[in-house]
Amino acid sequence: MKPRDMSRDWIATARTLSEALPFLQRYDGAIVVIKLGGHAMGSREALDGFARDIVLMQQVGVNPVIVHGGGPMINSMLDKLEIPSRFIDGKRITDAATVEVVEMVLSGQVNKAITQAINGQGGRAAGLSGKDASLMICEPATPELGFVGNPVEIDTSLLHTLFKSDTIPVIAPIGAGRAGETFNINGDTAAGAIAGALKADRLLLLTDVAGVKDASGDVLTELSVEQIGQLVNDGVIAGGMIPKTETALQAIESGVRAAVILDGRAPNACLLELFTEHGAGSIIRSAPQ
Ligand SMILES: Nc1ncnc2c1ncn2[C@@H]1O[C@H](COP(=O)(O)OP(=O)(O)O)[C@@H](O)[C@H]1O
Ligand SMILES: CC(=O)N[C@@H](CCC(=O)OP(=O)(O)O)C(=O)O
Repeated sequence: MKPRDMSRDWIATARTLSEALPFLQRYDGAIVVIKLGGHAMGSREALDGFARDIVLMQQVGVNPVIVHGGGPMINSMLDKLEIPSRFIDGKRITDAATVEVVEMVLSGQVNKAITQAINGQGGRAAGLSGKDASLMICEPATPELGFVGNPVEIDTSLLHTLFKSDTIPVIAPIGAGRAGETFNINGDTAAGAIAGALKADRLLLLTDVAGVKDASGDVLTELSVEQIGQLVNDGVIAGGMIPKTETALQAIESGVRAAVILDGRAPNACLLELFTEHGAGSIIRSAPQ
């Protein structure tokens, strides 16, 4: 029997659920690609909270796809191995020794931690990388970045099979080259490419800031393509935010309806964005909806 605890406002809880109905209907059957950045993963508690939201999302009919990063975890392993690392515009210069470490950390450590956290909340997650079922075939991004790849062929057939069996794909941003190479893909780039190939309804880029900020540090809740170009030119969008905004634009060009950059450390960030009137972070839309 349920305890009749009157110390909480249960009526408000019931109202919140009721108010979510139009959003639940809107996203029934939708594909939502969620990029979980290394900085957004934070604590064990934060990861479990994220996993719970993903399981809830799937329970109400959404097909979530997780693409993760793990930059801080790669940095820490490279430090231990005394391998120095540098970035150009938010992308890691990746030589042969570095790409081995990147694959080990992303596919071995980070991917399995997220998969386990989702399964621990009663979901059914399967960990993959771009190498599985030729999910992401890459070509080198630019020569100065070494083994950094851009996905040029995406095979989403395995993802559709997983959706049919209510399994949540958790994807590490590692790609295969046509000559048998391993490529390090920026997590945002990988998420955008997968969202584009799936023509996802939403791409959520979870990071460690409330959204894209203007020169005075205020979060821009709605961003146009032109505004992004201007902010990058002015140096207001810098570092790791460059691949994120680039990704949002490319995803929209490929047919994703909207991309949102939001704070993954905030409690229930994904639910707030999808299932409430409030929304969260900075949204970049394809066209007025
Ligand atoms: N205009 C901007 N608005 C918000 N964050 C920005 C901006 N320009 C640069 N950044 C930086 O981008 C970071 C997010 O990118 P990154 O560290 O790569 O995140 P993640 O690990 O989540 O992918 C923020 O923590 C912030 O320091
Ligand atoms: C090419 C490139 O930069 N790859 C990234 C892959 C991980 C990543 O994207 O992690 P975050 O999302 O946590 O930043 C890297 O080596 O750090």
